[in-house]
Amino acid sequence: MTNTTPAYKRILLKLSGEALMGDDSYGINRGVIERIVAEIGEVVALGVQVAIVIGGGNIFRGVAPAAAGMDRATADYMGMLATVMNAMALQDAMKHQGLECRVQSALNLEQVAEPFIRGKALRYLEEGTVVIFGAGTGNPFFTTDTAAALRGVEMSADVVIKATKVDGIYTADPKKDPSATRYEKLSFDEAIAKNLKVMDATALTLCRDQNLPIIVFSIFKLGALKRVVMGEGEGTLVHL
Ligand SMILES: Nc1ncnc2c1ncn2[C@@H]1O[C@H](COP(=O)(O)OP(=O)(O)OP(=O)(O)O)[C@@H](O)[C@H]1O
Ligand SMILES: O=c1ccn([C@@H]2O[C@H](COP(=O)(O)O)[C@@H](O)[C@H]2O)c(=O)[nH]1
Repeated sequence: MTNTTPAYKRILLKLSGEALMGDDSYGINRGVIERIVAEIGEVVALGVQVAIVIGGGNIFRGVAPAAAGMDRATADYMGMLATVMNAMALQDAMKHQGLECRVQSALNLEQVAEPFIRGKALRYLEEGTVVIFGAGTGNPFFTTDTAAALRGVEMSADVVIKATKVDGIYTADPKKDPSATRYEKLSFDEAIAKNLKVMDATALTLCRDQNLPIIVFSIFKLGALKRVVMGEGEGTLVHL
């Protein structure tokens, strides 16, 4: 018998910036973002509360040559600003599909987004509004994976769901090693010790210490987000 009740009440979805490019070489592909938003809408319609942390690789990697040789913190602030652009594009696409949505930024950009205020974000989630967190943690030397872990803990999410370009965690990078095999589940300690790269160690450690499970899945697989939320064994589960 198939489940009709979602496995999670509140999720923190980490959306890869690069996933928004589709087959383009950088930027945001309109068709792709609309499809992703439709899939998020299906999950919201199930009554699941959705918080999102968005990456910036689709924009930031396009300017990476200019960032080469730059002061690291300056380049990181540029990367965080790229995530805010993605957050705004995502919010716009959500509005077009009738989804209630707010953007909160970890950097002060008051003309374009509200600041990150934990209590307000929690209230939006309780009301069924999707909250998109832009600008990562607001600090250089971090990543949006770590921001996802941090916001996931702060929002008391039941799970961090990393939507990326591969359908789970493999024994090695599947894009480089075709013989790599996929884990159905593995422990935080194993993922950290094996340095499996798909998620950075800071994010894994924070989730481990707070007992917040992570699921890694492919955002390119149609319907996969809903299957993850329904607990149908999609992707790879990282647990204590
Ligand atoms: N052991 C592994 N298992 C699965 N993927 C891996 C592994 N090692 C490296 N990777 C690579 O990690 C990538 C996903 O992580 P990455 O940090 O590049 O993307 P992201 O965080 O989803 O994107 P963005 O930085 O654009 O937000 C995959 O595309 C895959 O090629
Ligand atoms: O907390 C953070 C989050 C991100 N950055 C910078 O932004 C880019 C883009 O983020 P991705 O996680 O790679 O999508 C990242 O490379 C960092 O340069 C940051 O400094 N702090």
